[in-house]
Amino acid sequence: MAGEMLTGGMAMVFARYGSFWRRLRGAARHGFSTKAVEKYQATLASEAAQAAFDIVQTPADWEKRLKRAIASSILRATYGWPQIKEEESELITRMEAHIARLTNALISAALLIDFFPIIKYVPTWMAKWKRDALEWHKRDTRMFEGFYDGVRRKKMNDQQSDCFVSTLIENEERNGFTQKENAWLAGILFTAGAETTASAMSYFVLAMTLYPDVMRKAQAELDAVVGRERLPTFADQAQLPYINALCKEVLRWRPVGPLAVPRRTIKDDWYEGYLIPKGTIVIPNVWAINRDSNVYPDFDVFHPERFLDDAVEKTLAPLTHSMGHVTYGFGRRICAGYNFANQAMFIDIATLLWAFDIEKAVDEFGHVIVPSSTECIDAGAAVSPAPFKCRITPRFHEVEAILKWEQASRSE
Ligand code: HEM
Repeated sequence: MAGEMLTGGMAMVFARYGSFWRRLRGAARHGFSTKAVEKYQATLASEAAQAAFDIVQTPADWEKRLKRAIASSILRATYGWPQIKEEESELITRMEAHIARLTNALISAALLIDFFPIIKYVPTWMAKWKRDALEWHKRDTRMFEGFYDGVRRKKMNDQQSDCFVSTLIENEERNGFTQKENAWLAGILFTAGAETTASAMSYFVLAMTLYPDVMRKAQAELDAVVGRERLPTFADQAQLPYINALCKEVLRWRPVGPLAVPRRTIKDDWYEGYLIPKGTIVIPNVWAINRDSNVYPDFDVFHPERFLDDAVEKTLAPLTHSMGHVTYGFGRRICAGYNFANQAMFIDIATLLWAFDIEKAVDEFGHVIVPSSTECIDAGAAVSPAPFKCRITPRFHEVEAILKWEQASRSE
């Protein structure tokens, strides 16, 4: 339903392994390699500063603020748009509605088509679900093609900044995609990247609420390396090993896709004496692999120190691309946006820890509220923590003024 009807076979995440997927993947690799994502660092840093500034104004809305910043970062990197403000979030709502349709298709047991594929041959006039799916595919295609065309028009007038779609346009001939394929390749990045990264950031806030000692240690590192007169930048990253370890631990501790994306074997395979016949759906248990006690002693504890040397990477199974966890998936289908996601998480986490103390909230009777570390919402493209209360306050007097100054200097 998701892979063929709603996305017309164009979405990389659902595309079958083969030459079309390989070409999609090649284009994505080109646009999101370690080197290529460096050009998005300024955007990511300005979005992180904006999110922190917004949180100073209304700390209780931290989740909404982070979500806006991440959505805006991905759309800016993809289409070169200017920052998407809170009041322009109608655009984000349209994109989110597209994701909701896809995820409903993925999780709804009512969609028997995935279990009895023969149903897809029922004539369209007899099946409302099929008419609806094809209609939504048309509408989403119109939306993605509109975004793609907008970049082309601006490019023709020399008004387009560097972005993923402008690279696709430059490589149209070499990649050999149709306009529709290109438009979907770009459009699906938001689908794959926005909710996943935002959920990971919500787990970061939860971890800081539950593990104050970790937060203090990270802040001490920031004070020593960055000081209190400016925001952290990407240039500081190599000097911030504890923050880097903390980012990995957020992804390991609470993987936002605990069962990743199912695969289907394309040939018979043998694993430890068991035959996995061709055509078997295999569901990887990321949650369990990230909690393997041979690799992660005290796996339930949020403990960034485990990543301070390369012991974890050395023990982990191959094909995990030295991530230290398997939250981005495995092998050749590993998340195509992980360089971008890692950068976004680094700068968001460093900026928030530099600016704020994140603590447990207190109720009206003065009782400390301890959020659940396990309750979660499993309703969309990613698992996120159940809503919880925390107290977010600036760490020192000058925070707001520095954030304001950073914003002004970036918009000059
Ligand atoms: C914390 C954030 C993220 C997490 C945890 C995550 C996780 C994943 C996972 C588990 C997969 C499936 C991998 C597999 O089957 O082995 C995947 C695929 C993918 N992700 Fe991400 N992702 C994140 C952010 C992003 C971002 C920011 C982008 C784009 C800008 C992105 C683009 C993609 C794409 C295009 C695929 C499909 C790859 C393919 O099928 O070849 N992801 N991601």
